[in-house]
Amino acid sequence: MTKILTPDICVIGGGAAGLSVAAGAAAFGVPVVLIERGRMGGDCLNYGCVPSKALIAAAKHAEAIRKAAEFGIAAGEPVVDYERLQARIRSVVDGIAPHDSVERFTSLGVEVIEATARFVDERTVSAGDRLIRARRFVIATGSSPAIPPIQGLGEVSFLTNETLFELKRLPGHLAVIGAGAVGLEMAAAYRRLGTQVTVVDEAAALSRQDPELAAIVLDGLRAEGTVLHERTTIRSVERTENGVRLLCERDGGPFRLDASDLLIAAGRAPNHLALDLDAAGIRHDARGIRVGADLRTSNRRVYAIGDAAGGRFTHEAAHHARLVVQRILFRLPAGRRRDIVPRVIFTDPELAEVGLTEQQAREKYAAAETVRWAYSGNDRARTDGLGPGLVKVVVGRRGRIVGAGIAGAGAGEMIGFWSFAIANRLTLKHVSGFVPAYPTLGEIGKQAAISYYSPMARNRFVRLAIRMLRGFG
Ligand SMILES: Cc1cc2nc3c(=O)[nH]c(=O)nc-3n(C[C@H](O)[C@H](O)[C@H](O)COP(=O)(O)OP(=O)(O)OC[C@H]3O[C@@H](n4cnc5c(N)ncnc54)[C@H](O)[C@@H]3O)c2cc1C
Ligand SMILES: NC(=O)c1ccc[n+]([C@@H]2O[C@H](COP(=O)([O-])OP(=O)(O)OC[C@H]3O[C@@H](n4cnc5c(N)ncnc54)[C@H](O)[C@@H]3O)[C@@H](O)[C@H]2O)c1
Repeated sequence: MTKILTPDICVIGGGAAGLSVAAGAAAFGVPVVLIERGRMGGDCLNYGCVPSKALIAAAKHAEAIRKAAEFGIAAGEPVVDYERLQARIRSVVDGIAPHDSVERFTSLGVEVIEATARFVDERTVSAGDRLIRARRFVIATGSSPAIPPIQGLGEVSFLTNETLFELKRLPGHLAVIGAGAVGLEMAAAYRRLGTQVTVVDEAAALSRQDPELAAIVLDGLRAEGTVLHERTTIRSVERTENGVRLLCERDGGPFRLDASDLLIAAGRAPNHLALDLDAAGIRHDARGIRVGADLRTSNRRVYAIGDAAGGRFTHEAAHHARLVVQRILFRLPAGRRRDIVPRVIFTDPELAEVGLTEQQAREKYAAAETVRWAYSGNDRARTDGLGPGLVKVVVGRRGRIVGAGIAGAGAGEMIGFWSFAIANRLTLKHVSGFVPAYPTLGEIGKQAAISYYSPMARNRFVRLAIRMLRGFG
């Protein structure tokens, strides 16, 4: 018999976004029902951030062994035990899984339903043998790998982020479709593990990122042997005896690419088709569910957050979740802020950005300026042999920080500082006055900030003022 539940909040999707809402609301004693059709933890834990970063960590060790001789440590070519490497990735995921589990959420007071949810009408959701009539609904159904319409793709076997981490052997030659975040992170990691890697993109690689910073990352990947075919159309794909063949075209010239394995990393498609959104009057399109700045959908009882609402990152999902909890529980005004959400690609060198890029700032503010400082001017980058890197800080009027971008080691760790600066409307004056420890990469940001004020040291009025002040003894 169908059971009817009437919680305050019904969350659909137990990934980063949905779990954050459920845990946040339950902490205040609010009745919450959470519906998840697959694995608790969603993409980030099971098929995304966590396994990919564990793979990247393994690859980093392989590269460190290769580079050890530069530091006077004798070592040879690393030997990859792929089975153990995969076992470690699984154990990292398993180690985090209890935090996202049905058991933990049940202990927090959340009623978890393991089923597929769909709207029945404007205020009712069906899941398994339950009907849920909640005061508010939060859709957090995430996204899945988008499969491009390439001829022949249906006839070959290919990997996506959902299957890559189950691969039982190290690929001999991995072809990757898509030079975005997933494609380049995985390309770089497999290359370091000894796989031959070729990436094909119909556009420029990292086309959304600042070109000057992207060039540093792409040069680094090429230097390690990843082959990149940019602005290349894949006409068709076919199976071969040893794997797969891509028939490509660039500048009107056709070429063939033979590989043992194929990874599709061509963007994401939101998961909202199973929800029957029309039954609830919720507007949506191919890019996802349409929401306002307050993350509310066209149905006033329903919010959409995370990848389902155009988000791209786990921390962005958490940011959405916090706003929605504030809105539903305390009726506080909520407005998502894209300008403070860092965008990091964990290649090596890493690429991290927040706020406006140099070009976006120029289009927006007549007074936009960019200050930059290279890693080569930083002592820690030299002691640690960190290779090329660059910090760029974009400022508006009176030195107000409106964006920052970093290409180089530790970029992902350092970008949080600039997100904080933008969130708190700080200027370069604030940054030039803070004291980073020596020797750390954090000094690079301070140096960039000081360089903004260095023309002042040559200003004749400033020099005159110094001479006058000297007169006071
Ligand atoms: C390979 C890879 C690496 C990544 N690395 C990073 C990274 O390093 N840092 C970062 O910030 N981001 C990273 N991301 C992005 C990040 O994974 C996503 O932004 C994040 O997972 C979005 O969380 P979400 O809760 O919106 O969606 P999801 O994690 O996709 O969760 C949605 C959940 O909803 C469930 N669901 C869907 N439909 C229904 C339904 N009808 N009924 C019930 N349940 C349903 C799904 O089963 C799923 O569990 C990466 C992504 C990929 C693919
Ligand atoms: N470190 C992180 O935070 C991280 C890591 C991985 C993924 N993610 C997120 O996951 C999402 C998915 O990443 P992604 O790399 O799949 O998407 P993406 O949008 O970053 O890149 C997709 C790339 O595929 C290319 N492409 C699309 N169709 C193609 C075709 N037919 N032929 C050739 N190239 C084609 C596009 O031009 C683009 O460069 C993103 O939102 C990303 O932000 C984040």
